[in-house]
Amino acid sequence: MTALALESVSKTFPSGTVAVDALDLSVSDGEVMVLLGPSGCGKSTILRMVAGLEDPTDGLIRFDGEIANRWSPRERRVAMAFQDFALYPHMSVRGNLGFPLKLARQSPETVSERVADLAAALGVADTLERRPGQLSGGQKQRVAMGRAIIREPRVFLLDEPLSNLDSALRQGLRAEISSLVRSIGVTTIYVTHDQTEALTMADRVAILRDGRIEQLSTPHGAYRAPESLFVAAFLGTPRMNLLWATVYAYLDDRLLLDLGHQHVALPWSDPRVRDLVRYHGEQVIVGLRAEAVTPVGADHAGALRGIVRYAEHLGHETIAYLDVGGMAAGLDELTGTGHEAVMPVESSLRRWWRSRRDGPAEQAPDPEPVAEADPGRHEQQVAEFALRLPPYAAPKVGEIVAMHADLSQLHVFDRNGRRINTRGALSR
Ligand SMILES: Nc1ncnc2c1ncn2[C@@H]1O[C@H](COP(=O)(O)OP(=O)(O)OP(=O)(O)O)[C@@H](O)[C@H]1O
Repeated sequence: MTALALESVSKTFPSGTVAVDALDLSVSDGEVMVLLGPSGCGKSTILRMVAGLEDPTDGLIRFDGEIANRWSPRERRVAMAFQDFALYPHMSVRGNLGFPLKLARQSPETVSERVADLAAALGVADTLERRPGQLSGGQKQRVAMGRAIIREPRVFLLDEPLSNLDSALRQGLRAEISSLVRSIGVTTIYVTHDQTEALTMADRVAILRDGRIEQLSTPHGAYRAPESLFVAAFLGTPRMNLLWATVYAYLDDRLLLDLGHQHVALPWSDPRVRDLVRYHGEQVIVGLRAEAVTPVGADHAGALRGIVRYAEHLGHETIAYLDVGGMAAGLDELTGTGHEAVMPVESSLRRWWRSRRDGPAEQAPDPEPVAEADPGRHEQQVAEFALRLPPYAAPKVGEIVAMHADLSQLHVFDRNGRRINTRGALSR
């Protein structure tokens, strides 16, 4: 059953900023919905409109099917918790937890019983007589969450609750919040710009950009089949390798995605080819996550090759960044409004790559100097292609590495950043 629905909800501030733009979102009873997106994409504004702290300029907000636009925050029965999780410093944990019930004029017996139950569920039963100043950061957070939910809200709203904590505490509390809201079955909207929180906590995640939903799906669905370049680039560490490619369809043979100096070939039997063939001769963007590529021997047929530029040792793995002679396709190059993305411009590094690969004798003449750049047109960068290696692998700078790409994990986007390969191995 739908607990909360936003129907074509917009919010334009008097300054003219469109914070939320015709948003449709419904959250099921007991569901944990995560709103994920970069700063300024409208996450907090959505939460504030649900809470009744901000009026939508347009659209409907429904609780359990009933239009709630005119309901006061109190009538909506939502609980909201923010980053700072402020507690009353002069009150004990018991006082803090019980305060909302006292305000609601519950009997002392009910207050005492509910506080004891909730404190046990939160693992703070032995701190009930302490003041907030005598609690650890994690305990404070749990008490503040408890205070927010003790009145059994219809919807629990959390706005970046972990952003002020160190990473160890964040990890622990992430799991705790997740299990707590599920064990009490409260419908939850959780706002974050942290993709790990979103991927680990959400039943469904709404990925937002400029007040609109780019993708609404399970975390797995968004990671595995991003519908846009924005989602592809936003989810995953290291960031998905995204490169410009030209499509060449050889009708009797196969489809090539030409990266500039090497290509990826899809057999004609691959169902994605049917979507890609109409882009023959055009530029698209291909995406391969680091985990879709594995190092292989130099003579491996069809291997991609890259020159090691640098490596990052992360303890549990090493990420090597390679120059594969392709041009990086990033979000900077996309306006998102239907304009064409800028075309690649040859860089000195790319020339260097070519000379490494072809040898000086075959080196092409330097390209014509690029005319003065158009406004808004930026020189494209040679792609840094991320490859996962075992811990403390020591690839040498300048070494050529051969890689096998698992093409079932290949993503293709058009110049406006929309996914092209909607069928085939990656469709859900
Ligand atoms: N009261 C306001 N008046 C004018 N503009 C506002 C107001 N509140 C928010 N905005 C603007 O609306 C847009 C969305 O803001 P919002 O706070 O919802 O984003 P957010 O995704 O929560 O960002 P963050 O992660 O940084 O908190 C931003 O451009 C912001 O500057």
